[in-house]
Amino acid sequence: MSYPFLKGHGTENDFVVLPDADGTVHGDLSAERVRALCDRRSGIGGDGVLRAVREGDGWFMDYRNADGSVSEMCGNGIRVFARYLHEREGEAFPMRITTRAGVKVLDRAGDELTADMGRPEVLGETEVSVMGRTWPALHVSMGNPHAVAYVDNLAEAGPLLEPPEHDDAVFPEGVNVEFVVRRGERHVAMRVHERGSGETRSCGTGACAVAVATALADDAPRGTSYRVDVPGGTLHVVWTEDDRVLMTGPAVLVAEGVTDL
Ligand SMILES: N[C@H](CCC[C@H](N)C(=O)O)C(=O)O
Repeated sequence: MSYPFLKGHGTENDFVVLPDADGTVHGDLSAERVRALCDRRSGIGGDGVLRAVREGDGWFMDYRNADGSVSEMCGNGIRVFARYLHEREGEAFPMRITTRAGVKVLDRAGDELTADMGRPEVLGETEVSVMGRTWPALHVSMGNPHAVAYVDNLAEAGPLLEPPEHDDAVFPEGVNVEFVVRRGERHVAMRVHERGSGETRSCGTGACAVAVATALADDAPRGTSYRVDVPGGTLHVVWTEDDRVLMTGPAVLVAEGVTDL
């Protein structure tokens, strides 16, 4: 059975968008179908799937990682999702989108979009290891789990072909791991190994976790804006005085078609 899809990305974190307003196209979207859609050789290719299901008078973003696993939230994905809703479903900005991590508000920011990512949870010190080397890390949740580790050089984290080792007691459902270097005043750069997708060109919730961790390390006043460079571009993140994280970045729809994957 053929069905429509779109392809989009935010700072080269790329996604397959599946319109499914009444939830009848895909039923219970299987992990196997998600893996087939995300396969970069035999499928459409993507770091994840964004399924669009109507919920009341709004929309639910059903996010899945490339391995078929479910995640609570996807920061780059929700911008792409909002771009789809605006351009194809006629939704106006600002818009509220329901996710497994609660309702998020998306609005225009010039040619980009700003997502109110809600409250961060800073959950303490932990550590991550890659190829026998260990770094201290800060556990930050943006609805999904992150471990933020500062390095002297992004290359020292190695090829990141495997998930960095972490404390399973702290992260029983796995973890997204960000490696961060300082680039200047309120300016950092990161690499990320994403839970369920591997190393990606960007991670929106990861950029938020990195900005929160860096603001704490800097003892920066709330409302300070951080520039977060990712391999796929740049995101801007503010941790507000009323304890919300606002992330601004691009969201581009690049293709649409039909598939029977
Ligand atoms: N892999 C993440 C979800 C996608 C996060 C990332 N693509 C983003 O933009 O936030 C997890 O399992 O929590």
